[in-house]
Amino acid sequence: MSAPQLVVHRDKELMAQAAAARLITKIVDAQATRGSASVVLTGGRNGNALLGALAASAARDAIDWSRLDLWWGDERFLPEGDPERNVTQARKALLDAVPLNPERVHAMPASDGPYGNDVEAAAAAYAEELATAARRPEDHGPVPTFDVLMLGVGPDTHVASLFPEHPAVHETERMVVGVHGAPKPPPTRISLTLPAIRAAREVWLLAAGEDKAKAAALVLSGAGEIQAPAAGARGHSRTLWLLDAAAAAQLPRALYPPASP
Ligand SMILES: O=C1O[C@H](COP(=O)(O)O)[C@@H](O)[C@H](O)[C@H]1O
Repeated sequence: MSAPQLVVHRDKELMAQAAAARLITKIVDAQATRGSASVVLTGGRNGNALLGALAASAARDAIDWSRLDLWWGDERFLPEGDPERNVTQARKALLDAVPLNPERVHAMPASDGPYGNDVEAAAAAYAEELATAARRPEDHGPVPTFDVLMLGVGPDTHVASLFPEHPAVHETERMVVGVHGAPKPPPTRISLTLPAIRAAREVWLLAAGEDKAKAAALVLSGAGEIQAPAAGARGHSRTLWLLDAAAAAQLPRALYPPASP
């Protein structure tokens, strides 16, 4: 697993634009090298800001949107189209504006979908969908080797729907779990687990805003993954923290990288 690297931007708007530019390049490179790209999206303010910046970028046309698989790190288990669902927000920010292949947009099930209100069945079905996709030469386990997996870091250090000390953060076998009683609404969610997250080539953790400063400092100072789930989110080639100055404000000086634009 790779050690975290940090890039600190001046403010959250610039961070979103720079991260969007970085993502465009990654996708174009993966498509040139392997024919297609796979990206795991995150919900939350920073993830949606990145998608909005990507939508506004002229360089988005460099991506072959028909050769891109999109997955989600977590989902709020609500009815289809609910404005709080991560996929609904992603569609509004970007996905409705680009020519994706709908068969390659792997949204997590909704609470009024084929599995009804059974979040465990919905999680198992998503695990099955991942396993079916993980049959390319570059895949080595029950989930695809994602090119980039993005995670918003919550003020409590949660990533995806893995909350501190919750049962889901202890999971070592299953790739996708149903989450009950999440401290952040809604209480019922679906989440990739840490082993699934660690299958990614690159994991990007997004933290912008002063409410993320304590979380970033705690995780990057060596907290354990049970108390601080973001600490367990590592990519096997790269683990990249993308921060703004406000989120980086409480980092120990030894960790603070040379000034970034
Ligand atoms: O509920 C969620 O929150 C986190 C972080 O959101 P933020 O608004 O504090 O940036 C997000 O990563 C996760 O996908 C989402 O379901």
